[in-house]
Amino acid sequence: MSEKTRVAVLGASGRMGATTCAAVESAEDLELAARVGRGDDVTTSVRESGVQVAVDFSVPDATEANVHALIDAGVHAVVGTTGWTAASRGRVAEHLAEANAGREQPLGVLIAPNFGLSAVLVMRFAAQAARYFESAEIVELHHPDKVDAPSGTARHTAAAIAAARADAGLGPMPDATASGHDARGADVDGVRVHAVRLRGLVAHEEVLLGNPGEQLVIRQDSFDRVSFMPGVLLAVRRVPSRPGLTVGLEHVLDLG
Ligand SMILES: NC(=O)C1=CN([C@@H]2O[C@H](COP(=O)(O)OP(=O)(O)OC[C@H]3O[C@@H](n4cnc5c(N)ncnc54)[C@H](OP(=O)(O)O)[C@@H]3O)[C@@H](O)[C@H]2O)C=CC1
Ligand SMILES: O=C(O)C1=N[C@H](C(=O)O)C[C@H](O)C1
Repeated sequence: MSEKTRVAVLGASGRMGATTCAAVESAEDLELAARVGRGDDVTTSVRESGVQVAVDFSVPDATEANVHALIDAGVHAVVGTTGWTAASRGRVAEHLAEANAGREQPLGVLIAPNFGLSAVLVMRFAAQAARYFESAEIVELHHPDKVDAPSGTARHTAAAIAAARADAGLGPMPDATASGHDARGADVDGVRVHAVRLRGLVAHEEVLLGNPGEQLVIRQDSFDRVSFMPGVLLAVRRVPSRPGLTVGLEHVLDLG
């Protein structure tokens, strides 16, 4: 039997971290080697436990520093935490390029705004549909303990819709709003995003696309955090053979 991959979970006592620890523990080919939380030294934790792949479900303020520490420690990273920007992703790509120069087994970092298959497919379908509709808006709905808004998934969806519209030569969406702009949601790359926070919800997204006389609604619901686990485990297994930075689970699912 081949050796198990040794995995660390950062943010291990959080909602996603705890679910990920349980998923890793039940996977026959993986071993949970370290649980890392706020205040723990990432480098020491992963080095002392011989970790090969780390999963980060911490907080937006900490995730970039965690990833740089993992690269310095020679550990592959799978990142689900939100808060990433083009600039922070660029710094990670640069750090990886430097670290991988001369490494026999180059390191990989995979950042995914959403590991749920239904969410990955919503993003893909929305990007496909966007070129055919005058209007597109996003409603993301989450549990009220979420610290960031709009969600990372909604930001990624908006960026994909905006890119598809630009490719198709579509201009700004029709909107005659002259007052009460706050009620129109956030403007993410020219796409309006509305964030609902409601007790009882987990993670949900709806993309509304409109044309004269018709509407397309694309919706996904994560009712339970276990919905993210097949995607997380797939990323853990694949990241060692994806050197450099990968953004989005779609690339691992061959949808990229
Ligand atoms: N990509 C995806 O599919 C998904 C992504 N997410 C994202 O994952 C992130 C975590 O979500 P969730 O689990 O709900 O949040 P939680 O608040 O439940 O968990 C975050 C955990 O991170 C810990 N933490 C804080 N600082 C650090 C640090 N420097 N290093 C390591 N751990 C730290 C916190 O500890 P303490 O409590 O002591 O502060 C807490 O235990 C969010 O950004 C969320 O949007 C969520 C679901 C799916
Ligand atoms: O905080 C959450 O819960 C989630 N965060 C991610 C996001 O912001 O997109 C993924 C999913 O929506 C759940």
